Amino acid sequence: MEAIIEVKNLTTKFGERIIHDNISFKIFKKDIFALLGGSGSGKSTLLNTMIALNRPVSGVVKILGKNILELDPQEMLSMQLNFGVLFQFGALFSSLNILDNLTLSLREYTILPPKAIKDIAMMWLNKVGLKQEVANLYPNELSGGMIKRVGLARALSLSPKILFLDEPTSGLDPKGAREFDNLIKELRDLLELNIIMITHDMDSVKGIVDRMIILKDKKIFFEGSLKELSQQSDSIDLFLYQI
Ligand SMILES: Nc1ncnc2c1ncn2[C@@H]1O[C@H](COP(=O)(O)OP(=O)(O)OP(=O)(O)O)[C@@H](O)[C@H]1O
Repeated sequence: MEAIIEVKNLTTKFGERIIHDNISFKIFKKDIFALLGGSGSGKSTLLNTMIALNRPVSGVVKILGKNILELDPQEMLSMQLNFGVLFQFGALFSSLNILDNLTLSLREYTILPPKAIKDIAMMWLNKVGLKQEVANLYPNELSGGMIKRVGLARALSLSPKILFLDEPTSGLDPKGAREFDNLIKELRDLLELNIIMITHDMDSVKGIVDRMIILKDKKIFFEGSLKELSQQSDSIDLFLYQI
């Protein structure tokens, strides 16, 4: 199996405080991969390290065959264009309507004419299951589930190869959460995306996650599939809800 991301001997620190102590793991092509662990176990720090927003003390973070810690600024920019990120609260600009939120990156990073940019934004709106009328609304006129979908459309706007999702189902009711899970899976299948997500939602883990790591005490406590985890733990539910 081909690894799309390979983290080797990674150590991260804030000041003198070690967050990850020499951890290694692999994310394989097209897997929906979850970063799990209790509060403060270092999930966000790890995600930020993978998207180069946090610099580790040592180690290798190989993404699409390149160690991102060795890239010059221009190479890093090209690498980051392969990433789409959905932040936990959608991170939309409240003063811009949905269309302008969706076209922001396209206007900044492409030289496409305005009509093509609008068409691409509308295509993504459609792909995440929202009606075209939503384009003219402002973020405060949308439900939590709609904001997540717009955030997802924005993360996809530059056609990334790798999608990072921070707590994609948090704040959604159970029905909305399962609908969002289904959307993530559909998009993975349709677009052959690689998806890495932080989650506390065990129904998502059971429903759509292929492989995962569980962070604990600065180390990787478990790496593998849910099936492999269940072979190690008798009461998997109890175990997962305790992390
Ligand atoms: N910028 C920072 N400066 C100093 N310490 C930080 C910084 N960011 C995170 N930390 C600390 O690093 C540790 C790991 O934080 P992180 O946010 O990565 O954990 P997490 O697993 O994502 O937690 P949660 O599930 O609560 O969001 C925490 O103890 C946190 O206080």
